[in-house]
Amino acid sequence: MPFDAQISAAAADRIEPNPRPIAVWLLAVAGMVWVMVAIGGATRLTGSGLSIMEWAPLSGTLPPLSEAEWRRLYDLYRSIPQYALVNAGFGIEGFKEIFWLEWIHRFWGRLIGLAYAVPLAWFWLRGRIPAGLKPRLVLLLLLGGLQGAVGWFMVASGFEADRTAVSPYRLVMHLGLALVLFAALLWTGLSVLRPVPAPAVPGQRTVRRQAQAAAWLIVAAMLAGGFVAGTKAGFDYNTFPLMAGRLVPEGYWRLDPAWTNLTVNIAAVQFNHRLLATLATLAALGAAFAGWRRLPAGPARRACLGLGFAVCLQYALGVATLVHVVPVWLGTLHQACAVLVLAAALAALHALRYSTCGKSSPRESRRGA
Ligand code: HEM
Repeated sequence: MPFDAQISAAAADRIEPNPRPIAVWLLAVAGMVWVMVAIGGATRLTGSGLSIMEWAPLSGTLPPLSEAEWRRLYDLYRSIPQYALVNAGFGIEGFKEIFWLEWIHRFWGRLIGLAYAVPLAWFWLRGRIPAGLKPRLVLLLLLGGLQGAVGWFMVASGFEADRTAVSPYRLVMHLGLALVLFAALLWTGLSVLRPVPAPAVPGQRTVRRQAQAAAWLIVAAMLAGGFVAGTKAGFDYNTFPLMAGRLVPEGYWRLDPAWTNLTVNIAAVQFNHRLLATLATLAALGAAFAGWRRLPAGPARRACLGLGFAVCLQYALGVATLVHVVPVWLGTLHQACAVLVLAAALAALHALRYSTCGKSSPRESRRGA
């Protein structure tokens, strides 16, 4: 039986205890993932990401506690190209400055692991988790572990000869998996809180289709944004709306093979992000307008308006980040606000779920779950 239907059936039989604590736990962990994405942005933008050259999930929990340990880590860092090409001679004090953000990023990741695994074990042992939810929660635990490994896979690419930054492909992989984790935690938490969708009101299907289109465009804009960050494309063409005086920049499709334009050609990478962001914003505004016109006052209507607002805020932050040539605080805010936009899109889609009759059919529950 699908998870939403499982929860409602269990609740009806009075064998399901209050699911609220489980929802609160999942939403709180989603909030921690959000903070993690923001810390990740600051880590990247301050050039801190390559400062710890070891992956030690347990022993790396503590920062260096002696001068000898600081010296050992500094000597390791001095062996990579980033030190020679970017930070040569900045001394152990300079090293300590870039060390701390990377250490906090990893420490926060460990805290998320604990904040997820300990309540999971507690709820599980006390029989509080509905059977239909268990596989999903285990999958989320595995995805969290995988994200740690992908993070290291990304960092390791920055140690290769002649590189001073990580591979853009691996950066997008790491960002994308963080967004998948966030989305799955949020959606599951919302579904625990509100397992049974209400019957559709007139116009709801149309609004939902528009919100779905906006959500897919937002995902595309975010992945394109990952390539802007990964190739440092935000440090070029710092004007808006024109790029070097043109709407479509010169050399947009100059690389061969053609697909590499999408990932390494700075002009195309930045233009594609602008284009997808503009389409996503128009689609979200369309969904917000349709929700406002067609839906009665209530959570679904508010969620649609919230989506329109979040996307406009993100668009403005993107333009500000670009024209100010990516200051750390604006870049970090733009990265964090991307997660707000995703959250708003998911909240709208969740609020717009519907059933064709009073109770949800298994097919709809499956679609909504
Ligand atoms: C729907 C609207 C938008 C969304 C969802 C979005 C999302 C993103 C995401 C997810 C990133 C990557 C962050 C990272 O991995 O570090 C990014 C980077 C970036 N975006 Fe956007 N963006 C939007 C609009 C815009 C607009 C309109 C502009 C400018 C015209 C812009 C300029 C940038 C720049 C310059 C970066 C690179 C910043 C850096 O290096 O940290 N964005 N965006």
